[in-house]
Amino acid sequence: MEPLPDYKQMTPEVRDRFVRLKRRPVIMEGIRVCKEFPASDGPRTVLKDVSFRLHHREFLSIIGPSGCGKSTLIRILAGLETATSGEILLDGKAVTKPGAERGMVFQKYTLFPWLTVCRNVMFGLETAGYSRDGAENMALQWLDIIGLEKYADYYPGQLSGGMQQRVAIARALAPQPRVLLMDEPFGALDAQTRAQMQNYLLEVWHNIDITVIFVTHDLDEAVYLSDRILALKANPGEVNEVIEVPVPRPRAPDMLLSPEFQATRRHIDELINPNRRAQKPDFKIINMVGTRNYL
Ligand SMILES: Nc1ncnc2c1ncn2[C@@H]1O[C@H](COP(=O)(O)OP(=O)(O)OP(=O)(O)O)[C@@H](O)[C@H]1O
Repeated sequence: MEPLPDYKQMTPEVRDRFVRLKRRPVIMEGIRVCKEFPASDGPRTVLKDVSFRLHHREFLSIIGPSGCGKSTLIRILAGLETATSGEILLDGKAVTKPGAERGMVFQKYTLFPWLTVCRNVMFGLETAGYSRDGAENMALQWLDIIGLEKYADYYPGQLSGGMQQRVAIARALAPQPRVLLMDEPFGALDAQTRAQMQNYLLEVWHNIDITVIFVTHDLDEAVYLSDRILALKANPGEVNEVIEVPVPRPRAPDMLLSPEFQATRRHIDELINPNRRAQKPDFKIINMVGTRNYL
């Protein structure tokens, strides 16, 4: 097998893309964000000095070991949680509470089960000040964009998980936020639906003026979707590295096998699981029943 290239190697086209990306205005910025939660033995630092810059129409993923503070960070960006110190700026203004400029999609299906699909999408629009008729027209346009116009009068429970997440994306995007914040949005979907949703999200992102921050556990998902990846380390959650993904756009499923994709994936895996290669699995139960005798 050919050795993998250095994950920092990129074609001149991809390098140019990053030069142009970093020239675009900064939409959202984290400046030395810290978060402490109270614990029985005193305050526990979950996030420490997390700084980043998100440029207009960038797709940034946040990845890191379990419990490193990914969800806490995205909740702070959404204004659902406050930072203990540091600052979040959106278009240069401090974020202190939720606002219409930020749409949010969570892992668990968060549609209102008692409202129809159309009324669910209308909800955010009416909250943003649209009249009922205006909200209905806009919601129907969004259902058309996401290919679910035939389901406008269905209730969420009558839709598959993937369809529900498409409605959740439409609901978040309909009020035209500046930034879409997504916390493991495809984490509850089966592998095939998840792959379809990734392509679907890329298509939506490609076609509308939106900047995305995406939390995931899944390394392939992070590399496949992102321009850059903010890799956190745990205890406390600090920035480990910001990785520029060398895979060209537009992305397509066969790119998962490309050397640059695999090199980036392997590098992130090593960042997140530095001891994995040194660890030997400890199968006590197998040893107990003497399975070794049969190997
Ligand atoms: N409200 C809270 N009060 C106290 N501790 C909290 C609170 N919310 C989160 N934590 C703790 O902060 C740490 C980070 O949690 P968080 O959910 O942000 O991590 P994560 O990286 O998203 O985890 P995972 O990958 O497992 O989803 C965890 O140890 C969690 O127990």
